Amino acid sequence: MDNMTRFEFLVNESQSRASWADEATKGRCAGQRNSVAPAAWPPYSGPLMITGDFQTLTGRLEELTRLAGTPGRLEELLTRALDALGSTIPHDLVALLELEAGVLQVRVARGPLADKRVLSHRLPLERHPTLRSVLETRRARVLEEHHHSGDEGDPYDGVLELPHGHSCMVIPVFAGERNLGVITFDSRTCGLYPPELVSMVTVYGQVIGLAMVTAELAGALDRHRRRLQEHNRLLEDEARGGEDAGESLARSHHPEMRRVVDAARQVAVTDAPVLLSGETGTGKEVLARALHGWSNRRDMPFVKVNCAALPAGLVESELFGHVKGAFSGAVRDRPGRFQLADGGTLLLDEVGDMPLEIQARLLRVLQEGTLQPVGSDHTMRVDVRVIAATHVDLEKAVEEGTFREDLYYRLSVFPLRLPPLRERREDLPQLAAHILEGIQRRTGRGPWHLSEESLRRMKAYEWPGNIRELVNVLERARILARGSELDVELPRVRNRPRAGAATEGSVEPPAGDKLPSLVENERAYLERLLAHTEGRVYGAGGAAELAGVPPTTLQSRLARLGLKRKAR
Ligand SMILES: Nc1ncnc2c1ncn2[C@@H]1O[C@H](COP(=O)(O)OP(=O)(O)OP(=O)(O)O)[C@@H](O)[C@H]1O
Repeated sequence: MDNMTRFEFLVNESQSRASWADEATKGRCAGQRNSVAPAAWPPYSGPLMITGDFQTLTGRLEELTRLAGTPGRLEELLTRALDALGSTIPHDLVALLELEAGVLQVRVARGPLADKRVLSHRLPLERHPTLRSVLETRRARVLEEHHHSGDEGDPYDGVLELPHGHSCMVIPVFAGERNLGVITFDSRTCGLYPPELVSMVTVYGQVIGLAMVTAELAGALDRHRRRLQEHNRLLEDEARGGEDAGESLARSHHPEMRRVVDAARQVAVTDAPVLLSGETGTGKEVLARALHGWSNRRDMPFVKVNCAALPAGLVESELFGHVKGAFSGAVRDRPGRFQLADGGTLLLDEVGDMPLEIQARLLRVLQEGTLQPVGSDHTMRVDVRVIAATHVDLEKAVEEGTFREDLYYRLSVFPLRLPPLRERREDLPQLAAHILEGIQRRTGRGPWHLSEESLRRMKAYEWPGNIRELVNVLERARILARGSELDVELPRVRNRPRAGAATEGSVEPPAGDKLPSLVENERAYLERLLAHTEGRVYGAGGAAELAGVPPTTLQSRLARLGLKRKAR
């Protein structure tokens, strides 16, 4: 080995700071004459002389750099980093303290003095100005006895009894602008860390800082990747759900449903607008997706917009897009749903809730096939097949003046009405089996089947929330199931009145012989529902779940009827 590259830090009596020790109270540093280390300390076997060669130090640095570039668990990485450092620099304790909100907290500790108390040690920077200055100056330094003797004390006071004059070195850990923490080296031997070594180890702190940032970024990337994977899985499920539901639509045993599906298949291959009507949860969106899948546009986008859930001021921009600067907050050009659906299909869900002035613009787009993004002087051509869906009676809305007649005729070129589930009970077994297969695919659990008793109860039930309610009921049953047989529970409050009889949860006609209107019925049902859930709309057992509609739909209906949910 080349002698020029060797170094040697000899720790002898003249260099030692043993004279600082208060022999009467604390004992001296180990390795010195008359050492009186407490009996609890492990036997000390560290060298009094640090010898080595720069090749070894460079090797350590290379090892740390390699670690810094290897994403892995931070704890493991820091442990390996401290071991690599500790194998070069003698110590009784080497610890990495991470800085968080002004407090240094021991994250990893190695060496004979590293015990549980050390691992839970915390040091508020405001009480340790010396440590703070190490971070501020970003230079490693030796802490000498006068640093410990004032109010500040030794960093490990209270958890370790280190002798006066022991060796203590602090290395700042940082990366870029960020101060991440410190590494402390402590040894009960005096004068172990000479200035030459201290100036060399600063760079180790930097490399460990980089390792910490790399691990943090890798962790964030990993979380992001998992979120994306999850999102992808949901999208795939949703897409597959469309195809599968298309299949399940085709398997219906109900004559009216079969007629609807046959007609839908025929119209799918044209570009004619289709108007889907039916109670909430009857599968209008599912049929719209199936229509898209059966059409020649199947490889182009299917885009959905829920007209009831759009904030009033944003409907226009959501549908037709906007240009940069069109309004405050429009920081760049943004395409609307029409542009996103170009070449494909656009589902205008809850079209009956669209504001009148937007209806006029929509009509123009449908007639001319061109649109103008908000704030733009230019018109652009789009090729979009429109499917509209509604659970309200649009003809009545036209009569009441809330829906434009010309738009109604434009949209209802090909109307299809989906029957409610209570009118197609013969489809319950195949629908339930199809939904359960979907849940099995999504969760990797199952298979499940329905008990005889469950099927009997389901066939007797009124299903006010239609297929959405069926999905919720099955989801709940499979969560509670102990084996493969499902026992469904159906809420009593939801049953509809049979002719001439008011059941629990039904809405009784007002006094006199006049029957309540649909709106009166809806209002009474919603008031009762909110009273039942104490105003809670969201979550398990909330009004939206009980009604079998999405919370946003319920919110918009409550707003339309001027009903307020109670503050929680
Ligand atoms: N034929 C079917 N097979 C399996 N699941 C279905 C079927 N039809 C509907 N569903 C499921 O029922 C739920 C409601 O369906 P969808 O959203 O299409 O109803 P909707 O009539 O559009 O409701 P809303 O009027 O509230 O928008 C969804 O979870 C859907 O996957």
